[in-house]
Amino acid sequence: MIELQDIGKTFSKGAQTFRAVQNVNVRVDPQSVVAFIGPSGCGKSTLLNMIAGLYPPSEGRVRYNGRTVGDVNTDVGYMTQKDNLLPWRAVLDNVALPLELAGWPPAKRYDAARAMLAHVGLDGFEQKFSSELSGGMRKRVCLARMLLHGPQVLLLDEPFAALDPQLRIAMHDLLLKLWAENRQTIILVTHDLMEAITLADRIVVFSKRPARVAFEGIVDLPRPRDVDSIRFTSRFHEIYTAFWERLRQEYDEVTP
Ligand SMILES: Nc1ncnc2c1ncn2[C@@H]1O[C@H](COP(=O)(O)OP(=O)(O)OP(=O)(O)O)[C@@H](O)[C@H]1O
Repeated sequence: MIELQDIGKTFSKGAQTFRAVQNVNVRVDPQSVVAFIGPSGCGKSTLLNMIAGLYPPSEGRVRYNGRTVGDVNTDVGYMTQKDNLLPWRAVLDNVALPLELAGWPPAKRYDAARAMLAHVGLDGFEQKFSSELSGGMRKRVCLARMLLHGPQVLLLDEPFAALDPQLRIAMHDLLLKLWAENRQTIILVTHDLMEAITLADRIVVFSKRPARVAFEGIVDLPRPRDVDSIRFTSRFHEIYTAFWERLRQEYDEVTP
């Protein structure tokens, strides 16, 4: 269970300070998928960074399984907006990096990395470099690298934003399958309402900066979900329309 309790975050630059996040309270149940949606720059990545324990909140606290997060949370796998693949390393060495840093011997870490690459559909790409891969393949490499140490929580910061719609749907399919196998707790930051409804159990919408929870709602679509058909169901359409109405009001306030 992840709990954001009265979270505030203020950044300072020189003599100036500004508030990125204010009074955020969110609960994420174990094994659930929660999407964060909000205007650009409102503070969503800042929230993920605090959940990962990369820096502390200025106010309030992040609780993980009943403990206050005070340091980097090693149960968390974090896929940042940029893929951060090392261009001078082949795919296999990129994926195996976390295990290398953890001191695993080469044979063991390469076996694990190969198996994970096959799992995300990249069998045969082990010796390629990131410059030789498509955007979707790079995202798969990042997923494989993140999943390799078996994190119980996945923080995904706009993971598929740069992909074309077909690739994005293929990645949704992969993520749904991976979740069905492992049931991690997932927090997904996205600007794409269709993506949020396809993947999430609950959607939390944030206000413009400083990020506050504007509203939240349940996505009561049954699982397992089939990406090819789910978007065309009447329930999907109803959920989309309900969220879109509220989102439009929220975004209207943002747009001058
Ligand atoms: N470490 C930092 N130091 C100073 N300011 C920061 C830092 N991290 C984020 N900010 C600022 O906090 C605000 C919120 O940034 P954040 O990246 O969390 O927004 P976001 O909602 O994820 O945006 P987007 O949807 O565009 O990715 C921005 O104005 C950003 O410049």
